[in-house]
Amino acid sequence: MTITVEQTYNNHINGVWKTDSEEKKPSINPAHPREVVGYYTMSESATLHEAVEAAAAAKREWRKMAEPARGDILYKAAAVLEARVEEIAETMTKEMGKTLPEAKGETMRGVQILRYYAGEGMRQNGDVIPSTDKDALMFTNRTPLGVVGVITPWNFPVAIPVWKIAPALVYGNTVVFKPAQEAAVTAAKVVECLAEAGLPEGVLNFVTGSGSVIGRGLAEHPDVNGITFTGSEQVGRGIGQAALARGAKYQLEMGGKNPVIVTEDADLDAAVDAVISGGLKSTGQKCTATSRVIVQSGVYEGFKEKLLTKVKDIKVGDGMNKDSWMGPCASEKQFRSVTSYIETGKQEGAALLCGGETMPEEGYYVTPAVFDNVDPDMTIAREEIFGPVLALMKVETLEEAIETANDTEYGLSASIFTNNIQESLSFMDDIEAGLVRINAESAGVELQAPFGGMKNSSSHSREQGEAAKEFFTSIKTVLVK
Ligand SMILES: NC(=O)C1=CN([C@@H]2O[C@H](COP(=O)(O)OP(=O)(O)OC[C@H]3O[C@@H](n4cnc5c(N)ncnc54)[C@H](OP(=O)(O)O)[C@@H]3O)[C@@H](O)[C@H]2O)C=CC1
Ligand SMILES: CCCCCC(=O)O
Repeated sequence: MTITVEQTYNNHINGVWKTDSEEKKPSINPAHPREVVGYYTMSESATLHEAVEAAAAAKREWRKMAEPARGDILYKAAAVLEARVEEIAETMTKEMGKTLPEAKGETMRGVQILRYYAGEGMRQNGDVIPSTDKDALMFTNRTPLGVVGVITPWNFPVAIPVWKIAPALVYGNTVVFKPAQEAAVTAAKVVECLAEAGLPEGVLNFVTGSGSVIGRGLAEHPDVNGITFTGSEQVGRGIGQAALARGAKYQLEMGGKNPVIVTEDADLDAAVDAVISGGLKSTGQKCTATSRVIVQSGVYEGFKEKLLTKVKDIKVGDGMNKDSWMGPCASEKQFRSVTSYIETGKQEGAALLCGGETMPEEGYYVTPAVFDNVDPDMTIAREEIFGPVLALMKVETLEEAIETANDTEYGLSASIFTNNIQESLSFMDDIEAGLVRINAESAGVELQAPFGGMKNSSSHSREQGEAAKEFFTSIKTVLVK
């Protein structure tokens, strides 16, 4: 395997892009599995330790920097990232399959997130609280955690790392960042933008490698004060247990099995468009993606017919091709997982109405699949598939619909389509989800609002917007006499 220097993306530790002798691994294009997008380092534990020590050494000076000055660096990073949107979006599409328009939109979202948190550098971070002692002044002040480990998945390779790293930095933490292997090259380019903006040495460190070595190492490292993770429930639980065992703060955003309820009062065309967008954009690889479609019997057949007509029209292909509406699964591992779930759905008696076809000779493509007659206890109704698979479920009443929607271990996002205000209010009140959407798709969260789930979708903190401050800082209550 001849590795060219320009294709190699190294770790970034203490302000230096490290050239090292550690093993390099190719990141491949899921639309053309013989194409190498770039090579990244399969780092060893010693490298992680070096990165954590650099972050620990930098934390005091970074904490002492004026918060507006920290914000200014994020404004510069936003400008650098914006100047590279086309290049980084293309890298994202080639590395994990998301269509180019989606990749550009996500990269611009990263720019906006950087600007949002840059502005946080000028906003208040405490309150004056009246003391019972008339001669005393009591107020709160926030202080950073110290060194924060950032562990991210492959499905939003710019937005998720940025919505963790930007608040971590502006609130005064130093960072060690470990991206998913399937998105290591895209992640390296995001770090390039932040480094170019002028972060002091050791403030942001970047280490690629396997989750079981680098990710686990971050969760267990005694000098890492906080861990923010987004990924699968299984991995998240392990990280949370490791952090808890040593008293570190942790934040976990995990899986989803997101429902859309379509009532007899729904605009069926709007509901169809939202289910397609929410369930199939990004090849269904969003934690907020629609996977269960719960339809009242009176409109079930009409909705199903409209849905199938549009789903069958979806163009699947290389995300770089402007005619492609949906790209491939992000990796061979994801492709095998999705096709396995489709087989399980058929074996358990659900009716595959369309889709599920593959073109393995070309790439990790799966045509969007729609299952009918799905029972709540079928595997495809209970487990997160993280692919282009929709499960149609029929109910008689709104109460039954909400009960079915809540019948899951997850609670991330949930939508309802109805023009009946009472149904909307009942849904808003009774649905067990962190993201509640009325006449809107289950995906498409906004950066300025709290983001996170209930039940097994989350460790119950919230990311994004002002909510991020709660995780990345600790509150000091100060009394002065
Ligand atoms: N709730 C939310 O906001 C979101 C949730 N997700 C969830 O993420 C999953 C898909 O993303 P995916 O990347 O496959 O998720 P994974 O959980 O497999 O991986 C997420 C990250 O954790 C790392 N990791 C793997 N094993 C360990 C370990 N033992 N200790 C520490 N870190 C580890 C991975 O590294 P490596 O790449 O080396 O394996 C990767 O960087 C889906 O379940 C989806 O629901 C995705 C996006 C958003
Ligand atoms: C981590 C998942 C992000 C979801 C982004 C969206 O729904 O647009």
